[in-house]
Amino acid sequence: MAAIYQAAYRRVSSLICRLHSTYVRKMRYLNELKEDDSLCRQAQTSGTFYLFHNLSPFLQKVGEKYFVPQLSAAEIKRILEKFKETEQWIEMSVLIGCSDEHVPRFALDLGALEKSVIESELKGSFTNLQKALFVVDGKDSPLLASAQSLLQWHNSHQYCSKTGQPTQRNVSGSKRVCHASGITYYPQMSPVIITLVSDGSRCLLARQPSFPQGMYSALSGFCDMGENVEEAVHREVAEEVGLEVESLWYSSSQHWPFPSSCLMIACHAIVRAQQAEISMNKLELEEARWFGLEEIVEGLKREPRSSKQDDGSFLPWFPPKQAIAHQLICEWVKQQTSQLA
Ligand SMILES: NC(=O)C1=CN([C@@H]2O[C@H](COP(=O)(O)OP(=O)(O)OC[C@H]3O[C@@H](n4cnc5c(N)ncnc54)[C@H](O)[C@@H]3O)[C@@H](O)[C@H]2O)C=CC1
Ligand SMILES: [Mg+2]
Repeated sequence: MAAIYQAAYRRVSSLICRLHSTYVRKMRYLNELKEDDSLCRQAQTSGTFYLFHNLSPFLQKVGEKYFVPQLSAAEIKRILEKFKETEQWIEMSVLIGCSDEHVPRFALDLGALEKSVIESELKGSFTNLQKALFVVDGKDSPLLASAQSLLQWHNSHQYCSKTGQPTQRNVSGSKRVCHASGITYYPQMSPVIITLVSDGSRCLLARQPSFPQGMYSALSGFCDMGENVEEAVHREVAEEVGLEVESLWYSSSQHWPFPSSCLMIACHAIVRAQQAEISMNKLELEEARWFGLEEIVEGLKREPRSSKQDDGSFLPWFPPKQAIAHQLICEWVKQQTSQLA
């Protein structure tokens, strides 16, 4: 019996090892592409491309489903020829990843070319990112989000903030340099904490005035300079709803492209049930209130479309599964249900 277990263990270990080495090799290759301009230039000729137009990704619709097509360098050249443009455009692409087989992936923004011509040529449409993220397959949305963020960062870092001189990018697009000052700029993300506050039996959700009607989410806020995650959670909860966090724990994180490249750091926090009276900051929030388990479970089932009632009011609904707020809410439901069992 022990021999059978040992053989099974060896098979599982060797499988993990093989998976691991695929991953390690892929990351090493990507890192080489980032650093080595000539290798990356060569990779552009064999890579695949995600297209954008003024930061809106190109999607194709087949039936009810939306796809994010990967175009070859030859297809890109064909489109550019239509516009009598040279293939030098390809150099404006940014490296966003590669397949397990080391086929590099790039994102390219053709915003200076006529949108409708590309759309009819490639039979699809450039779609606002806010919509695109929620209609494409779950595995594609992080890729679209990071590609768009990197393109957006290049757009807004064309000049050195010290000398005002133009900055030059490397081939992969992983950095920009000002040759006058010697400053190297790297793509930036802003750390944001998102916290689901609970008093043990209820959880606290809030609405910002900009949210769609009926939608409630967990509390969020940008980290201040010098702050750690714990301090940011304590401060944001105090600022926004006037409560003191007693304990907190990390859940997970997510890159979020709105308004521009946030690193969402998601936490659960506990406040004392005896000190759970909300004092809402009206400058930031429109509403903040406690929700019981039943109301949360009902809200999770509700579609935004079905939340409007005959009298014009809206029943609560929560962010979709692509948003980390959704995951926090689901984790809280799990905790509560296991406590009740
Ligand atoms: N993925 C998800 O599940 C969720 C994501 N979010 C994202 O979190 C972000 C931050 O949440 P808020 O509650 O709005 O933050 P917040 O509570 O810190 O308030 C936003 C205000 O903070 C200031 N601010 C400070 N540093 C800033 C920076 N680096 N960039 C922009 N503004 C800065 C601005 O005055 C801004 O109006 C939002 O942009 C939102 O898109 C929010 C909730 C859920
Ligand atoms: Mg906030």
